[in-house]
Amino acid sequence: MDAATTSRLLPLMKLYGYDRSCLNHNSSMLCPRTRHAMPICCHSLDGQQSLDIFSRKGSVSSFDSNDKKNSIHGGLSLHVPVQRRNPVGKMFCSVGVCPYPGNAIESPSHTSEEKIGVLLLNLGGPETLHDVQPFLFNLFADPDIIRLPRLFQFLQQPLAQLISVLRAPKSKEGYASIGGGSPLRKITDEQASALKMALEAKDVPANVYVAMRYWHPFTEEAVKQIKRDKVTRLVVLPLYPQYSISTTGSSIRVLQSIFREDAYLSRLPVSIIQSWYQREGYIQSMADLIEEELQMFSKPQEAMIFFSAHGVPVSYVEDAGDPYKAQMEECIHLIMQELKARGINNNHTLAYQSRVGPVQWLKPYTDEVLVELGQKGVKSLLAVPVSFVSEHIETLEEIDMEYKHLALESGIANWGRVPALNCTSSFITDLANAVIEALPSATAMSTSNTSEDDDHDPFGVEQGGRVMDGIVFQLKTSVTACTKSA
Ligand SMILES: C=CC1=C(C)c2cc3[nH]c(cc4nc(cc5[nH]c(cc1n2)c(C)c5CCC(=O)O)C(CCC(=O)O)=C4C)c(C)c3C=C
Ligand SMILES: [Fe+2]
Repeated sequence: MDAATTSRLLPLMKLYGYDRSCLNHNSSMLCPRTRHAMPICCHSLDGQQSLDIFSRKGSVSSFDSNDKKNSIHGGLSLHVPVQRRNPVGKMFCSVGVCPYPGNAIESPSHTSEEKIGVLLLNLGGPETLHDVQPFLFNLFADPDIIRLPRLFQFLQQPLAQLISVLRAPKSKEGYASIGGGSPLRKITDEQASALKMALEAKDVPANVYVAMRYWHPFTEEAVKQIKRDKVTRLVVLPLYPQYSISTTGSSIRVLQSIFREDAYLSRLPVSIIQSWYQREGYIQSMADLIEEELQMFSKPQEAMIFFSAHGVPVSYVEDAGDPYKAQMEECIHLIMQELKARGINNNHTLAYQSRVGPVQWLKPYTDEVLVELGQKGVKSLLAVPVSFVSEHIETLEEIDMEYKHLALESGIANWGRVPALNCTSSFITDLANAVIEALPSATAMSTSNTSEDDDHDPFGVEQGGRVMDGIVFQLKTSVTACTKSA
């Protein structure tokens, strides 16, 4: 890196907690944990390079939402995604490996007034059996869950009413068997508190908010609180490691529509972390849980590691380009590589669970594979839920009860299940690192003082491009699943 470039970057680096010692002369950063020299860049979905923070042409003021010249169009280099696989999970390093001093978060327009917010996105679940049918209505009324052709969209709500009423008895039975409601709100609140503490421990004081898509606290409630608290910089962190149109995509679409309508929110600098399954901290935390749970078997090396991911309809992947399947497969690959590096060479497989309705879902289906494995003589199996980071109905009821029963019936004698990450401290620490790494890329939806002028959109979704939202996000959004943790 030449002297001119370095001097242009220094104010920016200082602002985000770097000093010269973070750079070596190859424009790389020395990662303290891994001792690898890493390129300084952030990556989005699938390891696609979305933003090289040090290739910004702007300086500190590029984060100033009132400065049009330095908005994303002028100040950031956005790349058409290039597949940059991260086969060992150790090849990328992000801007967040150096400490981020909270009191240093200043910009010319926000000196020492910076109030950081982190918004956790999650699905939500019914808290009582009484909530089940209205929760299901909200879920099926989501055009990212039941995707109707434009011509038939007027049927969305009546259809949601019908399906929710028909589905409610089965769902209620499931929720009744796990104590009468979903544990999701409680666990997500605990994760929010733990994340707040982890950020504080890294000198990044922040408020952490929870926005559920289909039940309380709804996105609107969280956003109201963010406004009340006068947050000046926001990181949006979906609690789904992998991106799907039906989960992260849906939540971000709602958020975007709320922000669009609001003058304050549309000028709030926002970073969206779209997926983070490649992060080393996450991969290691998953590997830790698997390693620990394998020890419960009398012959640990003989247990099949059975990854079970929540499914999506095949059309999401094949017609709408949902990256979910590809990300899931890469995620499993990374976890298995980490296990191999620890000397764990068990057989493994991936299957998809929780299908609903008559359409084709991603295959192979978990229930079918369990039966086949039993027939093939597999005697020990460790189930690993992998698409979600909290215990919920699909771990507690579907895996622990239905699938366990099926597996035992099919001849699999020894059954184990890896717990969800919940508040595992290495995992929460890694989320805190992800937040810190994302802070510098916060940009506002509108760069003008009038809310009508939204010439830049950090949410990156084209108006009217609903079905392809997930894809448009990938191409346009500047934020980032950074793959390295401090
Ligand atoms: C990555 C996680 C999830 C994906 C992908 C997903 C897609 C998806 N889900 C449905 C239908 C239902 N999901 C339900 C509950 C539910 N789903 C997830 C996660 C993903 N869903 C969670 C975390 C929960 C909440 C669990 C809780 O504890 O409350 C339900 C309700 C439960 C039930 O009746 O089975 C339904 C229905 C579809 C149609 C879909 C993709 C299009
Ligand atoms: Fe679901």
